[in-house]
Amino acid sequence: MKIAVACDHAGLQLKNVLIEEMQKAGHEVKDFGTYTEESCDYPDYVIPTAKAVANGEFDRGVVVCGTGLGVSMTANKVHGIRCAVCHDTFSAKATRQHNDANMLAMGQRVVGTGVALEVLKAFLETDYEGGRHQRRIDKMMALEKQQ
Ligand SMILES: O=C(CO)[C@H](O)[C@H](O)[C@H](O)COP(=O)(O)O
Repeated sequence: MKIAVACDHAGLQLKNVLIEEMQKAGHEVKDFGTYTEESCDYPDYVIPTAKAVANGEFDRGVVVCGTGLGVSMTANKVHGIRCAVCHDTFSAKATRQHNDANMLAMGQRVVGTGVALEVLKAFLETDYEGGRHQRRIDKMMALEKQQ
């Protein structure tokens, strides 16, 4: 898969571990930054990442900050994005199966590397189930046209 990634200063170390793992698994990864631990503003990196996923340039996006919250809120402002904060594998699987999430957010200050890698694997390897879930996603995404 083609995967777009980004982080802020508080997610840099975990992002780098996730990138290495995705590359090892054969994915093509583009890192949209940030590249240092100097304090920065996550929207500057997450907005271009989410836009690149929404326009189809990338299959999935993975974003990391201290908690996963700021980066997910930002990504979800971009039309076409369904970004889920997941710190457990059950949620990571469910958000793929039920929500067809196209972006994953995690928090380096919340989750350890071992769990984060399992969450990433679940997110990347789980397929969307369709069926009844599509009706719900259609209703969710229709909001983007109304507002
Ligand atoms: O947006 C966040 C909070 O939900 C992220 O965790 C940020 O990484 C965090 O706010 C950064 O905080 P800092 O005090 O500027 O390092």
